[in-house]
Amino acid sequence: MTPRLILGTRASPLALAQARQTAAALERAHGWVPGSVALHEVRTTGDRIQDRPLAEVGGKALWTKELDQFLLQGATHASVHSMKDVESERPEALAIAACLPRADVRDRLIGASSLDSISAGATVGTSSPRRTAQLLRLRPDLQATSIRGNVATRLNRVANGEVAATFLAAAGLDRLGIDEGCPLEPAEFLPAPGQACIAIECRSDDSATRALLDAIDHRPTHRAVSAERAFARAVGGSCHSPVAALALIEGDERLWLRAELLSTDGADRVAGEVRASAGEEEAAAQALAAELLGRAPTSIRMLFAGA
Ligand SMILES: NCc1[nH]cc(CCC(=O)O)c1CC(=O)O
Repeated sequence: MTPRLILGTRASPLALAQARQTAAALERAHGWVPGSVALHEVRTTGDRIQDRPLAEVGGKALWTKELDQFLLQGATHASVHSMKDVESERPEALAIAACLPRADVRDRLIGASSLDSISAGATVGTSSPRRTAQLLRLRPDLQATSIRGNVATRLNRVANGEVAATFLAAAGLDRLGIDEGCPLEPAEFLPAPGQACIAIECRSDDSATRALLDAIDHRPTHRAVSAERAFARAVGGSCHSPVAALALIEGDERLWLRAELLSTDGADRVAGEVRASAGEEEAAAQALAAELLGRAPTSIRMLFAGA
């Protein structure tokens, strides 16, 4: 059967689960028989480099570059991404055409029932500057050590005692059917911009694919993550910059954006929030970014470029 649509995806178990979910949503929305949407597995730089923290590897687009190449060459119609892993600045030639309904936005703590109950001085595995800073802010006695690898690998590192605990996104665990860990509420542990959102990107000039993807776009999710990404763009961080942002659409359709910036060691933190009506989200996100950078100490401001 000639596929109606070819989706580019990374080949990790989580990426494949997300790509299958996207394919099924498209087949359902368009009344296509199962199998009409094909997957094209792509190995990215981020997948290839497993022995170093990615913040150290540097460079942008570690999870997207190779997927973008297939897309721009016309080998695929669209790429399926974890929105969290997509840089906030994207090439003009590409457009985020759809977001699937957002899953559980929280991080889960694996290996302990709460942050307070981790043994004093213990080592927690995470390679995320955000999670490291948020952890050390609340528990400065702990050690953070970098761990890489897919979800199963990270769970194993806790199970075999290499680290006392780690963090994983609830969304990823749920998509893999893994019922582990204790959720951390956003008020205490604000997630990454775009967390728990599956984003589908295509060529900006491919109006046929854009129309097909529009049918599965979940507008409230798209609106929320766009605001989070506008904030991330405006603060101008890199992969070293501890930044968290979460937007929710409230009952009155207004958007509520919370965000925080931290110093690397979590000793300093600036946090704030803003509400915005439809059409005002981007300006509100930029204003919040300017406000937080304006009152951030040097330890934070030096990690961001948007001041
Ligand atoms: N950085 C890897 C990554 N990218 C997206 C998810 C989880 C799924 C999501 O947030 O949509 C994960 C794993 C994790 O942080 O636990």
